[in-house]
Formats: sequence, structure tokens, C-alpha cells
Amino acid sequence: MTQINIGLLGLGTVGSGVVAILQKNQPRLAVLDAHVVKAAVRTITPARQAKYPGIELTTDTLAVVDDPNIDIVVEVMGGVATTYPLLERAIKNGKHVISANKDLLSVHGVQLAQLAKEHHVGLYYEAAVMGSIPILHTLANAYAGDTITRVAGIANGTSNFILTQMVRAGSSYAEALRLAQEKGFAESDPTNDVEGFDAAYKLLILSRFAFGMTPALGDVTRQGITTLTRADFAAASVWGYTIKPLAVAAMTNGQLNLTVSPHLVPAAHPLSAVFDENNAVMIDSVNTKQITMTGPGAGSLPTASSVIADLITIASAIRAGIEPAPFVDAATPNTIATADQRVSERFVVLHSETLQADQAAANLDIGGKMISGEGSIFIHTPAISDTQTNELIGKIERTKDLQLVHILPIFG
Ligand SMILES: NC(=O)C1=CN([C@@H]2O[C@H](COP(=O)(O)OP(=O)(O)OC[C@H]3O[C@@H](n4cnc5c(N)ncnc54)[C@H](OP(=O)(O)O)[C@@H]3O)[C@@H](O)[C@H]2O)C=CC1
Ligand SMILES: N[C@@H](CC=O)C(=O)O
Repeated sequence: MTQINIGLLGLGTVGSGVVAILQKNQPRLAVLDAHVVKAAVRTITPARQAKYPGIELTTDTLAVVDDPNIDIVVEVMGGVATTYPLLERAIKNGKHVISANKDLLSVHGVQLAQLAKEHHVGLYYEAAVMGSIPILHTLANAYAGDTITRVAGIANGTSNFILTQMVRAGSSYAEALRLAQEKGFAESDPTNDVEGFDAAYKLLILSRFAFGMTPALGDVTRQGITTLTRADFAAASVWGYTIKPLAVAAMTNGQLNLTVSPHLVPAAHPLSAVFDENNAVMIDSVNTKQITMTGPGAGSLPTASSVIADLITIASAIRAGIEPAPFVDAATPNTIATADQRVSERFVVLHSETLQADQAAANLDIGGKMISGEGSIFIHTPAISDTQTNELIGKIERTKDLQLVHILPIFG
């Protein structure tokens, strides 16, 4: 039996976690005789090389994907423009591929899967969605005989970490973001985390596994956490809610509704009790009804553990002499909900130097519950559609001394 050789593209937060788990205690991969032999990085120093005996460090990514001795390429490098051609090349070279790269897989996952099928290799990416939570394997396998109606949860660890720090530790937004970066949770460009792009990429991948659909980024209604303040949390709590950064893919009457936004969530709801960099996912389905999984959504070892699970799946297939099964089949035509079909109660936050909440609501002709103070107005509206919300935004813009801060959906 010849050794199974693994080549890493990247040896940063996640890549170093993969090596650490393998070095410490991964008996199942040891039994499969699978080992990391080469890793591509940007910078090599003698001290860095000395930390990894038995692993050849290189700055040449092609030296990994073209190495005839490498069986499995693990891409934990990030980015799209460089990694897409590298993974195409690895697959064409007959290598199995594992990736944690949601940016890449949300856009090119279907093409890469097709290419992997043509070349009889595996393409797995459990770590790309919700770090340690085995959500993709669960949707692909455990839900094969069920009909999913909604997948909702906290998909970005950095956003949840920042909001937790702001609300529980009293940190400023900037301090909380810096800590998330230091801890290795944030992307190299944290804009993707705090503006909801990262969660939107994950939601696109989740839609593939839960609904067999391949929506595009433009199909996701997205807003980030950057405009939230402690006053929002205080007003929400008066009505029994907290605020959580949710990603929601809901199927109603055959129409898929995709939203990434901070949502008001009832304080007693399980998603309200998920803090720090933890993620959570709640799956609603016809037969199983509802299950929730929670766990670290970012960080070195939690994310690496998902990579290791994929490595074991692929190495086991190699040892069995079989082709790894395709991770997912996505062949359902996309049917995306329209603005009229996207309906929820809303939390409208306005600023005014002169108007009280009841005056603002009268001007805007909206009902609901209201709070005002210190120039801020908070309105909890009844259920309205995106079309009605857009009309409301138009009215706010036309009203003297009334500025829109944000409108958040209320999770129901
Ligand atoms: N961090 C997390 O918690 C999670 C990350 N992910 C995803 O995993 C991937 C990796 O993330 P993370 O480990 O945090 O990123 P890091 O920035 O920590 O690591 C990136 C690694 O890739 C190497 N690298 C980058 N560009 C090149 C290049 N052109 N040539 C050679 N090597 C290169 C870097 O080298 P060097 O070290 O020399 O700079 C570094 O080792 C990303 O796709 C991310 O979205 C997914 C889930 C969780
Ligand atoms: N930056 C991401 C890392 C994991 O996907 C996050 O914060 O969730």
C-alpha cells in the first residue's frame, strides 16, 4: 500500500489547523496512511520550514497542483482569481480536491463539480460553510429523503462575534473587529464578513444542498451589521427581541427567498442564545420538522476539523478503490421569490431632530408599535412586502427632517 500524499495550498489559520490535527491525533488518517507532504505559502523562512518537518514548503502553487505524487489537494488559501484556475488544473491532473473557500465555491462550485465528475475525482468543501458544523454532509445525506422548507441560521462567525462583543462586553465596533481579526475569524478583507457577502456565499452553497438550486449573489437580499448600535438592541429588547446576523433560505409556494441581514429574533428563540464566533443552523422540513445545530463557525481547529472529515472521506474512497461520490447534485430550476412575495414584519429605525415616533408614523402612514428618544425612532411594523418596504423608503426620503438608519426583518 503506497502512502496517500496531501498537498496544501495555504498554511495560514485553517491550513496550520489541518497540520496540527494531523500531527497530534488523527488515527483514522494515520490508518489510511495519508500525510501532508507539501504546502504552498507566500513567505518561507528557515524558522517556518523548521516548524513543519516532513512538509516541503514552496512559494510555487503549481508545484503542488502539478506534483504527480500528490493525490489530494487541499485549498485553504482563499480568493477566486488565483484559486479557480489552480483547482481546475489540479482536477485535470487527476487530483481529488478539498476546499474551504466559499467565495470560490458559491460561484464556480457547479463547474468544478462537473469537471471533477469528468475526471473521476472527488470535490468536497464541508469547511466552506459554518466552520465546524457538518451542515453540508447532513443536508446531502441525512435529508436525502426529506423535503426542506427552510434553512436559517448564523453563518458568519465574525459578525456574531462583533455583535456579542458590542452588546455583552461594551466594546466598540472597531475594537471588536480587530479582536475578530486577531483570532483568525475574519476574512483577509473583513468587508465580506461585516457587509454580509461571506454569509451570502454560504447561503448560495446551502441552497444548492437544501433545494438543489443554484441561485446567484444578486438573488440574495443582503445587508451588513455596520449600521447597528447598542440603541437598536435596547429598543428591540423592549419588544422581547435580540438582534442576530441571520442567513435565511426559505421556500414558500415553490419560490426561494434568500436573505442575509441582521434580524430581530425573539429572545427565547434558540438562535438568540448563540454568541461569539459560534454559528447555528436550523433546518425545517416536512418529515423531520425542525433540528438545530450549533458550533464554532470560524477559527483554526474547528474549521480544520471539517477539512479532516473530507480528507477521511476521500482517502477512504481511494483505499477502497472507488470514485468518491459527488458531494451534491443541483439540477432544480431556480425559482426566486419576487419583491411582492418577500413578506415579513420589519424593525424600522429612523433619525429625526424634531419628529416624535407617532408624528413620523402618521407622516409615513404606517401602523405598528413605536418608541422614540434622543433623536431615534423605532417602529415595529406589521408584515409588509419588499415592495411596500421600498415604497416606505421613498416616503421617508421625501419627509422633511426624517432620515432612514435601517430596516431590519423580524424573524418568524
Ligand atoms: N479563518 C477561518 O475561520 C475560516 C476560513 N475559511 C476559508 O479558508 C480559506 C483560508 O482562510 P485562512 O486560513 O483564514 O486564511 P489565511 O490568510 O490565514 O491563510 C492563507 C494562506 O494562503 C497562503 N497564500 C495566500 N495566497 C497565496 C499565494 N498566491 N501563493 C501561495 N500561498 C498563498 C498564505 O501564505 P502566507 O502564510 O505565507 O501568507 C497563507 O498561508 C479562505 O478561503 C477562508 O474563507 C473557511 C472557514 C473558516
Ligand atoms: N470569516 C468567516 C470565516 C468562516 O467562514 C466567518 O467569520 O464566519
